[in-house]
Amino acid sequence: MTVSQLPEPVWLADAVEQFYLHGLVVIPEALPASLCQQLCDEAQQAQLKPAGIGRGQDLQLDPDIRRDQTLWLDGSSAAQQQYLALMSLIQQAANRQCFLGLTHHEAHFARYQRGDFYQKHLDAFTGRSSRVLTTVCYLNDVASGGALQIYSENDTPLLQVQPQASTLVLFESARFPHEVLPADSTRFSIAGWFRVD
Ligand SMILES: O=C(O)CCC(=O)C(=O)O
Ligand SMILES: [Fe+2]
Repeated sequence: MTVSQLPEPVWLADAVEQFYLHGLVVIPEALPASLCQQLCDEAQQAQLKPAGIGRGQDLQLDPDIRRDQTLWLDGSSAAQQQYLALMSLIQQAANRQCFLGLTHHEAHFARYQRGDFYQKHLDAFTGRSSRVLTTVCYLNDVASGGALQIYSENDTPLLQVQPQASTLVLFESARFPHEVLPADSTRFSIAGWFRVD
């Protein structure tokens, strides 16, 4: 299957409608199993590096805040191209149905090993960041530990997502504080952000 032939997923319009209504949606089995497996194999073989806080010149390592290891997707494999093509379909649908004016998407592989976590944070601050919509896609099943805990705008626990291969979570980057609880076993994902710059 070439990238241009990627069919529009059956769940797309409904998921984007849920996102429009709630600012948050969890989509099980969003990826074909074979694509998820290829992405997981790539993540396992990739040279991941300790993730920082901030970007560019301001990038700082802070293992008290986050301990995941990451690598930015660059579209260098067919699997990455298919994943990014799916993100592009989501971008078009979100712009059509939610009038978000999203301009592009950036994403990285992430690995959390046993004991790794990411403390409660927001992915964007209203008016100060161009990250608008967060995407997290899990690449393997995680039986215990490593859940994504999402909080409401007034900081009460809202939803816990236990990673399952091919589950995709979309949420408003500046609206929902969230954290990754300490992993019991290795957890692979792709975290990404749609931006408006
Ligand atoms: O992997 C997850 O469940 C969330 C990761 C996250 O919050 C982030 O990378 O900003
Ligand atoms: Fe985050």
